Amino acid sequence: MSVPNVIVHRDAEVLAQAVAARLITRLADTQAARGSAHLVLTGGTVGIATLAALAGSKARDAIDWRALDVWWGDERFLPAGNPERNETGARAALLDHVDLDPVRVHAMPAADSGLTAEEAAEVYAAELEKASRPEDHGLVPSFDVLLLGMGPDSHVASLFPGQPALYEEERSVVAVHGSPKPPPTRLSLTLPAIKAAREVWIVAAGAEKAQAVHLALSGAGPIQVPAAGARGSRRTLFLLDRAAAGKIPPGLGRIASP
Ligand SMILES: O=C(O)[C@H](O)[C@@H](O)[C@H](O)[C@H](O)COP(=O)(O)O
Repeated sequence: MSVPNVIVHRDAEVLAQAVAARLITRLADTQAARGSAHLVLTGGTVGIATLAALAGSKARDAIDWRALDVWWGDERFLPAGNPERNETGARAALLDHVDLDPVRVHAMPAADSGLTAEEAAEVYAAELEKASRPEDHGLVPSFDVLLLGMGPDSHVASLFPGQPALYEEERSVVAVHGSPKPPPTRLSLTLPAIKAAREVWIVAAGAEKAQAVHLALSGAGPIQVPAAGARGSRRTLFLLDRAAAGKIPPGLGRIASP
């Protein structure tokens, strides 16, 4: 499990642009090396702002969109097309504006699919397993970049402090009920699935996230501080604006923007 690196940007706008630029470089390099890439998206305002910045970048087509597999780290269990679904936000911000192979866009099942949330979690877990290769040694592909937003309570994906989903050690996807962040029913990758990613990037902006960032970087346990358990196998980045970095120990963050 990788030790986190912290990179601090001036504000939320620069953060979104910088994460988009970082994504372009990372995905293009990965595709140059291996011919394809797996990217996991997150919901939330910072996650979607990053996708919008990527859509607006003149360099975006350095990514071979036809050779990109897009997954989600979590989803609100709502009917297809509902504006609150993470997929809906991602399509509006980016996915509907680039030439992706539709077969390689792996949305989590919607609430009007005829599946219960538990069945939907099983369906998505099966899709992940089908995409994993022998060299991945597990139930999910070795995601090249897994994006995570983070709540003020340090939740990531739909893994909320103290909830049963955090204790899951076998399954890759679970149904979440009683989410403190509406809507109450969600689907989420589990920590084992998140930790299968080569790189985990936690993107957070705003002073309300500063305490969660401090806890996530201070050796706290993942049950009470889920972001503390979100680590990539090769690299973990905390990509923050100055406000969200306001409580990290001095010297830990590298200010990337003047
Ligand atoms: O479905 C969701 O809501 C997200 O996946 C969630 O994990 C989000 O990323 C965080 O709550 C941060 O959201 P903000 O960036 O809007 O604070």
